[in-house]
Amino acid sequence: MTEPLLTVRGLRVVIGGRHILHGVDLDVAASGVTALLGRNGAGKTTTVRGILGLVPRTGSVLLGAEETVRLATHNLVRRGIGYAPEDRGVFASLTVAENLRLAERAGAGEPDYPLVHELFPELRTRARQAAGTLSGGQQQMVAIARTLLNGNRLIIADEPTKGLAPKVVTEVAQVLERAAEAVPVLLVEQNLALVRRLAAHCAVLADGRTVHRGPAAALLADADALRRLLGVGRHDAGAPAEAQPRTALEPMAPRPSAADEDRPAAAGAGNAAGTANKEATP
Ligand SMILES: Nc1ncnc2c1ncn2[C@@H]1O[C@H](COP(=O)(O)OP(=O)(O)OP(=O)(O)O)[C@@H](O)[C@H]1O
Repeated sequence: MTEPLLTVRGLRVVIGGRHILHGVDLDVAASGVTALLGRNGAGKTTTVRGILGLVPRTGSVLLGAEETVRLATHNLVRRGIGYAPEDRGVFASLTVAENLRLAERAGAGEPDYPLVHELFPELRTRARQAAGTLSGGQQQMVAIARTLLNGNRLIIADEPTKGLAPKVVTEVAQVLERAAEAVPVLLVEQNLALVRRLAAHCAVLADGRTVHRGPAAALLADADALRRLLGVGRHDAGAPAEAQPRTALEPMAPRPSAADEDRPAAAGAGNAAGTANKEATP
């Protein structure tokens, strides 16, 4: 990797006296997609929340050359970190246009609607549609588009394919691919097929520590490492979701679930996570 955009070293998080992260090291490349992997509960979301200042943290988080570990979330947002949270944080009762407008940030210059509409023309044609009636993939498009509006330097997407049907996972992959052409992306993901398609670099967490860093393709080709670090074999990485071990990563498209493609977002999506989103998005 050439000079990373984000350099995390020895990131520690303690919540309620419990040590959640014991020293996470992570380099996010200055272009393309860097994947953050790990089994359930490994500390991926907490790492993202630590980077964003949404939980108390120590260690070092360099954005470019600037140390940011003591900055508050709003200052990190101002420095250009966009966040698409796990639940997407889309306001179901508002239109697509209103959801985007909410993400506009004062002082960030003219919102980059030309970029958003160039990447996602559908958001223009669906501008007046209530976001709650969008498919899961389209809602993810809104969530990512919001991070692109304000000229951000980095997008963090937390498990954008979680709970989506296979067809929608493919749509989201395209969304992320397009977004990463414009801005580097840190992608928290359990779907190894998606990681294979999108990510050049990766880091793997286990029990709140980094246990592997390097090129994504090398990890995905290393059956022993996949088994040891993630609990899946190389063949699992291309296997259908039903074939995957329950405790391991989701290697291919996740099973359709309640959050499936045609299901509207929960009314009042602007609750707890939405609030975090409001703090950290765009
Ligand atoms: N606010 C909190 N209070 C107490 N424990 C927490 C809190 N947030 C996270 N944890 C714990 O920290 C560990 C790491 O959680 P985290 O959500 O970061 O993992 P993850 O790798 O993102 O998992 P998943 O893939 O299941 O989303 C888990 O054991 C979780 O229960």
